[in-house]
Amino acid sequence: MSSVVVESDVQLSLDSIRESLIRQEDTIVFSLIERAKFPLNSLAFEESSCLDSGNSSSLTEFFVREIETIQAKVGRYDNPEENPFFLDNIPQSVFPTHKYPQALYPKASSVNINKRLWDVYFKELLPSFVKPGDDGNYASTAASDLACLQAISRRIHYGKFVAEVKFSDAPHDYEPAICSKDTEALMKLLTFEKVEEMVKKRVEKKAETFGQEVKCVSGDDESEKNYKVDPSLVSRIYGEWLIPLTKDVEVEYLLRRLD
Ligand SMILES: C=C(O[C@@H]1C=C(C(=O)O)C=C[C@H]1O)C(=O)O
Repeated sequence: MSSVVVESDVQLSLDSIRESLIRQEDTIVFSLIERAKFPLNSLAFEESSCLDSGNSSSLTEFFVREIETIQAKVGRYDNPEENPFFLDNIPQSVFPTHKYPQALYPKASSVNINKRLWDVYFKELLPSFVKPGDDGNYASTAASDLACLQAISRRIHYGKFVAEVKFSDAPHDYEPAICSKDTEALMKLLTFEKVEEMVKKRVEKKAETFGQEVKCVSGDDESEKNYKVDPSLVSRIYGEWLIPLTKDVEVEYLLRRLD
C-alpha cells in the first residue's frame, strides 16, 4: 500500500466536476429524445446476422465496433473521460494528440463497466422509454443508440474523477474502508442524497424544457403539453440506472486507489 499523490496540472474540485455532470445532462437528455423517434427495433441489437468475415454480431454491435475503431484512430480514447465498449487493443491515434493531464490514479484509471452498461441499456433502460415495435430503420437506430451509450458511459465513468476528488479531500476517511474492501462503507461515504435528489429534479425539468412539442398557434391550450419523452421517466432513468452506475464506478475506483 502506498499513498501516491497524483501529479495533476488541473485543479479538480467537486464543484467543477458537478458542473461538468450538469452539462452532460443536456447531452444525455437530448440523446434520449432523439432515440425516442424510433421504436425499439430490437432486431438491430438482438440478431446475430453479420455477414462480414465470419463475425457473429448484431448490427448495432458491428456498428459500434467499427465506429470505436475509427474514433480511436483520431484519439478519442486518449481522453481519460472516454471509455470504449469493445476495444481490448485500442488502435493508436494516427494523428498527434493532445497530452491530457493525469488527474486519475494510474492503477485505478482503467475501471470500465461498459459491458454492464451495454446489457442494462438494451435489456432495461431502452425498453423503458421507447415505443415497442419495428420500423426497420436499423442504421439510424444504431447511430442513436451509440449517441446515448457514449453520453451515458461518459457520465457514469466520470465517477472516477468524482472518487479521486472525494478521496484526495479526505484520504483518512476512505483508507480504512479501502483496506478492508468494505464496499458498503465506501458507498455510504461517497453518497450525498441531497445532490442526487437535485439531479433527478433537474433532469426532469430539462426533459420538460427540451422535449416539449412547440406550438405557434395562438389560443392553444398551454396546459395541454406533450413531451417527446415522459419527463418523469428521465428522472427515473437517472434514479434507477445512471446514478447507481456512477456510484459503482466510484466504488470500483476507490477499491484500487491504494494499490
Ligand atoms: C457524483 C457524485 O457522487 C454521488 C453520485 C451522484 C450522481 O451520480 O449524481 C450524486 C451524489 C453522490 O451521491 C457527487 O457527489 O456529485
